[in-house]
Amino acid sequence: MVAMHREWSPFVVSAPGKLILFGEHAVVYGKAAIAGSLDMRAYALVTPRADNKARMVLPDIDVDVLFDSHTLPLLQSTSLSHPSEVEALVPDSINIPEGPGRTAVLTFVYLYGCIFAERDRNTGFTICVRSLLPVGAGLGSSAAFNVALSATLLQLTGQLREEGAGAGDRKLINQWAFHGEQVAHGTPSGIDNSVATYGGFLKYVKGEPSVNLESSHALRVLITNTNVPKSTKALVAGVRALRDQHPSVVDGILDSIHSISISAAALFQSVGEDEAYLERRMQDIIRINHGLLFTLGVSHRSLERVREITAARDLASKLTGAGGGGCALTLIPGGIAGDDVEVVVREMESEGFCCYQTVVGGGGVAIARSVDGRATVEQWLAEAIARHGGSSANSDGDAYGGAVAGFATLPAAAISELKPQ
Ligand SMILES: Nc1ncnc2c1ncn2[C@@H]1O[C@H](COP(=O)(O)OP(=O)(O)O)[C@@H](O)[C@H]1O
Ligand SMILES: C[C@@](O)(CCOP(=O)(O)O)CC(=O)O
Ligand SMILES: [Mg+2]
Repeated sequence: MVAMHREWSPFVVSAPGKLILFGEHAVVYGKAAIAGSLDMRAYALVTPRADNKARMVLPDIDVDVLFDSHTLPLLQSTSLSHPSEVEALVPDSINIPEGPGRTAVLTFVYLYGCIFAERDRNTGFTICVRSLLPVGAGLGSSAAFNVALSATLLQLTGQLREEGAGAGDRKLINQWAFHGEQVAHGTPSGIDNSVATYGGFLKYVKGEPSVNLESSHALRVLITNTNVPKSTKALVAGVRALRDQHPSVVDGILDSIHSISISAAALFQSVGEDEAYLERRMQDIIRINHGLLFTLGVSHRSLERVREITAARDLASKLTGAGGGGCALTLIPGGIAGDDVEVVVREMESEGFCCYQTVVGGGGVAIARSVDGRATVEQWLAEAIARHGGSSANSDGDAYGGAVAGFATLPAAAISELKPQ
């Protein structure tokens, strides 16, 4: 049987995770924060289907759902009072999974319903997302997922004007990804989806459009995940309670954090300065920012351990995100030997932490029909499967089912070869 496909070829959408460099918590009170994109990304392989259905495969979180497009609700701005209420609209035929898959399925239903809306629902497709970002560690895995999903749906409905999701399309992608974040978190600040869309370094103030710092400096950092679970909501509430008790004291700290973000923005934008000088100034403000967050009560003994281990080698660290566990960042100066970084990594691992060496400030969302210099996505995939292994067992019956199975089972090392496409 020859499968009939609509006239489009498979493509890959990718979007980065985020790292808050300065300004967490203060950003909740209208102060500036600085965040940058990570070189760890989420990648969506999107392939046509002949049966006009919509399939979402999320191997990292064990989700594989097949939607009959016509049973998905068609959403308008008035359908719900808030995106987080989407659950009631999920078709009865769909089993909503527990855990992280739950949010992903609800987000899909919401974004599909809004973005396809009255458009041609006969565009059958499979989206398979693989991510190099740890889930729920404060590195913006949800935003990378939401940006990749929004860009995919906008591309499929012909709403993107430029090939590859160019500058003119990013505002729209970002807006839908923000709604996706609302499904999961209710009231996100918007910083994560902005970084995942635009990439680079952003200065972010709540309620204002983010400012791309157009920096030519890429920062090398070591991210240490303490693996201590944290609740952003509880930590934000803790700072609020402290501020209620000591308004002028806490406002003074928040103002200092704001000044740090402004200084950081100036450092990122500086031209002609010696890199070593910039790194030293950056290390100063990293240390000060961490100290201020500590005084707000959002550090944790695991995060203090990261700070001690790195301080013993003259490296500066701070918690990133909400704190109370989660991740810390350490600036890796240009002059440091790789072996010295390895020693630090081993020490962190002996504490039960895990580390990611990464570069901050790379590209935002991208859509590619050819990857890694190959003529087509399928060609890259076939070679990657041959090199790294992976299953092409087609349990779907769709012409691209084997390709999807291959992408779903590739080892992370093969996915990381994709880099920002
Ligand atoms: N690899 C992935 N595949 C599919 N969905 C993902 C993936 N990573 C994250 N998500 C989505 O993001 C949610 C986690 O987001 P969140 O709790 O905000 O953590 P984070 O701090 O990593 O953004 C998951 O429940 C899921 O909906
Ligand atoms: C504490 C805060 O500033 C950042 C929280 O970051 P995360 O949830 O750890 O990624 C809260 C916010 O900006 O909404
Ligand atoms: Mg998130």
